[in-house]
Amino acid sequence: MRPAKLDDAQRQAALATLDGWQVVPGRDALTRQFRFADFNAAFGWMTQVALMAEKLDHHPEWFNVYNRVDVTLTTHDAGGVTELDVQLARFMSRAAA
Ligand SMILES: C[C@H](O)[C@H](O)[C@H]1CNC2=NC(N)=NC(=O)C2=N1
Repeated sequence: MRPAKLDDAQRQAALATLDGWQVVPGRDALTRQFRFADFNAAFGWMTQVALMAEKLDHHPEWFNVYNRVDVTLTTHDAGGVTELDVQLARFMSRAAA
């Protein structure tokens, strides 16, 4: 069962509950930049997220340099942001807090 793309109102409502996340300009996707104390902290967090991503069968686009991880979330199968992206974004924020 594939989740449906959120409409504008649903996406805005979801964003209002997510700390630091924004819509990618010109793309139906969510983004946030995470910063950690060092590479070890960043990669530890990425490992936690990777296990959750496998559990959800939903995977981030991300880019890591040292203590920084730039994340983009979208549901490729749906062509836009779905509840799965909101769920993973919430997990990421909580795990980084
Ligand atoms: C076959 C597998 O279930 C799909 O390719 C999953 C895997 N992970 C995924 N991750 C993301 N972000 N979007 C998807 O549409 C997606 N689809």
